[in-house]
Amino acid sequence: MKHFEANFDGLVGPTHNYAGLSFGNVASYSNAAQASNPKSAAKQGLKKAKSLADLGMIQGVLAPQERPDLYSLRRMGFSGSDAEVLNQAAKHAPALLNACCSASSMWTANAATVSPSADTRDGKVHFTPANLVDKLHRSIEPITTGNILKATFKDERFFKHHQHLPEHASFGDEGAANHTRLCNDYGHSGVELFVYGQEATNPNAIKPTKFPARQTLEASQAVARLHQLDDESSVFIQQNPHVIDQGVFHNDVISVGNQNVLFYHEQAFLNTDAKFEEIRRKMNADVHFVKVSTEQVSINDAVKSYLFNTQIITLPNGDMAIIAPTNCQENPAVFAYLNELVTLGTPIKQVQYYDVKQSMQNGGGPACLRLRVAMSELEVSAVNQHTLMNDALFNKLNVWVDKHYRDSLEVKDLADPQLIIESRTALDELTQILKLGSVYQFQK
Ligand SMILES: NCCC[C@H](NC(=O)CCC(=O)O)C(=O)O
Repeated sequence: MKHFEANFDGLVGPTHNYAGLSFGNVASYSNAAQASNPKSAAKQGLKKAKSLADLGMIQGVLAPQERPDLYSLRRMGFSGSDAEVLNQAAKHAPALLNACCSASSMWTANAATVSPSADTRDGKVHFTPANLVDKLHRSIEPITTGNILKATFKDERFFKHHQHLPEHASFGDEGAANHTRLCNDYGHSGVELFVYGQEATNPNAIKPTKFPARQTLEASQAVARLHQLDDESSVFIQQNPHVIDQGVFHNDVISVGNQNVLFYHEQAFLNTDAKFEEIRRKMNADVHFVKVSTEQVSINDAVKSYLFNTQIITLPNGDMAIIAPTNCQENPAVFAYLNELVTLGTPIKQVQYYDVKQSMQNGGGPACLRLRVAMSELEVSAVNQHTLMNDALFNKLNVWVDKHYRDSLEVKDLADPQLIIESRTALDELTQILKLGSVYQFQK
């Protein structure tokens, strides 16, 4: 049977905005309070997703979340009508209002960790939504994320959904952004590489000093247990705390893997040699470790351009391609490196550039925008087919965006009671387009 790696991109929600919510994420902080363009953000994302479908890849979409999140605001003590809740929050606690309005669920690399059936003891595809406890605005995502994943991967014969990990800093979990699967073929059992930023229960363990390490070893280990992975198919490696302190808030800002390739910056990890040896032994096969040195690309250039937040995909002809943001073309050192990379004799043979600047300004590149799910042909046929990208869905979603999205949004607009009405109308229509059923609280 044929096996594929599908990409499920997060649709950008109608409240896409720049509120500077993510301490440790350089782009989020430096673009705080700029006006965003939700319509163009959504269209940039759709274009990337459609282009991958056109390349012959299996491409899906995941619905965004309902924002403003009035339920969270009510839990925080704001009351009255929806308009009153927004108004009171804007007046007395604007930071809480902003946290409840982010479209951050668009970065589906943080939606969940996924283990394909070839790796798991029960032969099912396992999903654990990320609890995202490190950031208030993201910690309100996991329940709806779970609903959307269940509506997209519904068939219990093939898909197993877990509850997100306990909501405590010891279990900080950011999902697939800190997880890469290496394998020879998508259908063969592989090695799942879990990258953590700190060991929460060991006070003597090394960790960053300036910015938070969002992923803990304890969380990664818990996910591996839930997903029924054997020791022989998992490796835990610590991210270098010095790069976290330079703005590498997730591993997917400094390394990315696909099949038997791990593309990484030489400063990405701690204890690199021993851990790579462990990967080689557990893979029992050749692995291409494609290293980028600091001399070739500095950490600063990697963070600015998102060289490693690229998608490495295997095209139907077997060649690998890098899907990069146009920011990589605009950075001379990174562009020179990528031009050279395709001549080096690694499996990576081409680079394609996409403009996802609306997302980049919040620190989310092409890889942040997608959740990978490796599946067999049979498993693909069990996915909710209405979420899979093709000409018809692309056209429908573009029309839907044109109808409901604004082309400019500022932080001061978040208290506009009209925005929640627009957002709910759009999402209600979306659940019909994608045939998701009732996944949002306002629909229950
Ligand atoms: N994988 C990329 C995630 C980017 C995301 N940015 C944000 O949430 C920024 C939101 C804002 O600042 O408005 C984050 O840091 O988790």
